[in-house]
Amino acid sequence: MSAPGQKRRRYTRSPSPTYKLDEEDDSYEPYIPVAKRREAKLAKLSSYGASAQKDKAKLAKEAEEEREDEELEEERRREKTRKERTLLVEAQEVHSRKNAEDAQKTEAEKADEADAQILAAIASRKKLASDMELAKGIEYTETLKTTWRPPKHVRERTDEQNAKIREKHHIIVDGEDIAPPIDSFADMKIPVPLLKFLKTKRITEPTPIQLQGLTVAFSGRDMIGIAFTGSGKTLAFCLPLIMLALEDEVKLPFTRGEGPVGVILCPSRELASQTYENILQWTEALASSGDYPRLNTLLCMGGISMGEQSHVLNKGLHIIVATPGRLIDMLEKKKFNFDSCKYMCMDEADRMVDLGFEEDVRNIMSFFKRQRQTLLFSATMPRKIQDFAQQSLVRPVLVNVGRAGAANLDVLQVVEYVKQEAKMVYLLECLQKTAPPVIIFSDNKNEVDDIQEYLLLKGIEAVAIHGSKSQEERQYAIKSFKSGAKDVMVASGVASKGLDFNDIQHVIIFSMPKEIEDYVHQIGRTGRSGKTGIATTFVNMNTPEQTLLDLKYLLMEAGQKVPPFLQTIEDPRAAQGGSLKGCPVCGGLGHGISNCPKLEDAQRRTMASHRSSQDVGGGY
Ligand SMILES: Nc1ncnc2c1ncn2[C@@H]1O[C@H](COP(=O)(O)OP(=O)(O)OP(=O)(O)O)[C@@H](O)[C@H]1O
Repeated sequence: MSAPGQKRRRYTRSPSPTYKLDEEDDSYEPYIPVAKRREAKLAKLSSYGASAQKDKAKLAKEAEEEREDEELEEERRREKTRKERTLLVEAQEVHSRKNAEDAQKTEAEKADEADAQILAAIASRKKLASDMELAKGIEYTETLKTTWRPPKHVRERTDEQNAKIREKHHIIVDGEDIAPPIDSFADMKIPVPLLKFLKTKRITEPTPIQLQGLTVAFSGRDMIGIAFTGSGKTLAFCLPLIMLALEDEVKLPFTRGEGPVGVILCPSRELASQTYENILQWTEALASSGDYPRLNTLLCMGGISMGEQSHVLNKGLHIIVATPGRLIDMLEKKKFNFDSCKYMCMDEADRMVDLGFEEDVRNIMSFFKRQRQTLLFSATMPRKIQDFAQQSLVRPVLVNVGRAGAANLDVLQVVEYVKQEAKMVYLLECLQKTAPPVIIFSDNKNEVDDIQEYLLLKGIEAVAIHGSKSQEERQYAIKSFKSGAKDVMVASGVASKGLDFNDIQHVIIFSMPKEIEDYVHQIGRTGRSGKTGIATTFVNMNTPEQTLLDLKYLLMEAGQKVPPFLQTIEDPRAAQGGSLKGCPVCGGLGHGISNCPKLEDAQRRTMASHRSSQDVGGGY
């Protein structure tokens, strides 16, 4: 700010970078550079003569210092510029290096990066631990203590010897401090009456998932068990619970209101019934020997009256086999509690976590009061679920027989192109391929009914099962088909997953499911426990190309014949130089995560549930 009366110097910007002085400004002093001013000063001083010599020396010294300061300042400026330039150059270099790297990166690597990002987003979902555990910040860190020990000769085996046994049976394990594989039921210390019973069912030697899965489970470890359809997973997760319950009951018999020791969760009523029946047989074999106590098992699922099972609830309870919804209902009604429950297994675990049961599973977990052993089993277990589960289990052991999601090699897979309108007629022809029993799959409930009606009209003894049938109808269908009274069962995929029917000769897939995992489960109803079977699948122009591609790769992997119309289907990823790895979400080999039909379905479901919760006023 200028003082009053003082003429202000006003600068106006000229087009040139120099400043032009206003005409009226007469106090202007032209600018004289420092060096010039110094020279002038020196000249003036020197004119004062020798008397001024001292001052002159002083001024010269000051001038020298000023010059040094200026040099220093100049050096600083140069250094700053150099640094700025270096950073700029470095940034440019990094940028151009990255561009060059990106250019060098194959489409496959870029696709892998994109997949990893999507996977990371999915993995950031809540842990599988219960809401209550999460809320309380409880984390189980200890493995369940059990008294089971391998026999001495097994304990003395070296790691190399154990690795050899695993290799022989195509078992891949992951985890620390893993129990040794044991290839004899007797060496696993399974009670003799049970061994005798299993022998009557032609179960004499453990299958690969059993010889490693059982020892891991007996030693109390959390585990993820993956093995192909029909490979005996049910025994692998039921036997450890039976052994735990036996031990507890022998120590101190359970009385009314006590128990259960463990729970087995199944995604469908049919699967729950089947597992329950198995456990009943095995525990009955133990009790009827007179050497072991009787264990009580409760089947807890929708569609059956709990009154029928009140006799079980009136005694101590050892094992519960359940579907999630009814189990939660019973727990909430305090029909029993999980205060002493220490074992939880999820059969078809990927489905349980995937198909909207995730919240139910969390809810069930919130009823546990103590350390538990958690096991997940399935024939298909995409990496997404494995990663998700790994975070929720304690020091889990992964036991994997073959690629997760691979087809059972004991199934001969035939894929045929059949026009939509020709399917029914061709079905009759197809039924001639083998003797009964035969299962026909369609994912459409109306189609299931239509097929059954058509077959009945043609004089074929057929039953049907799907989600809209009553419990009685479903039970009747399964019972009459299992007993051999009916030759053909027409089923929707969901209703029959994991079901173990005797010696199915032929599986006909009338409409190819969109998700290849469903296909793997469906063809897996035949070729069980070491026997061979045939699966015939109808495809046509209604089948999405991506599904056909998944199918093509699956056939190739299993060494099956790939029909010409499938051979001609090109993988678009190959043309783009993209990654040909399987999808980590659904395990399909013909697409990446970004095209996963399962992910799309999951998103659709989430959006639908969002919409419906908004429709009803946004919940509480
Ligand atoms: N060690 C064994 N030796 C011979 N047969 C066995 C053995 N273990 C189980 N089985 C029989 O194999 C059949 C299939 O077993 P299970 O139902 O447990 O298969 P799974 O692996 O659960 O199949 P899915 O994935 O389709 O549910 C059953 O009938 C069972 O009795």
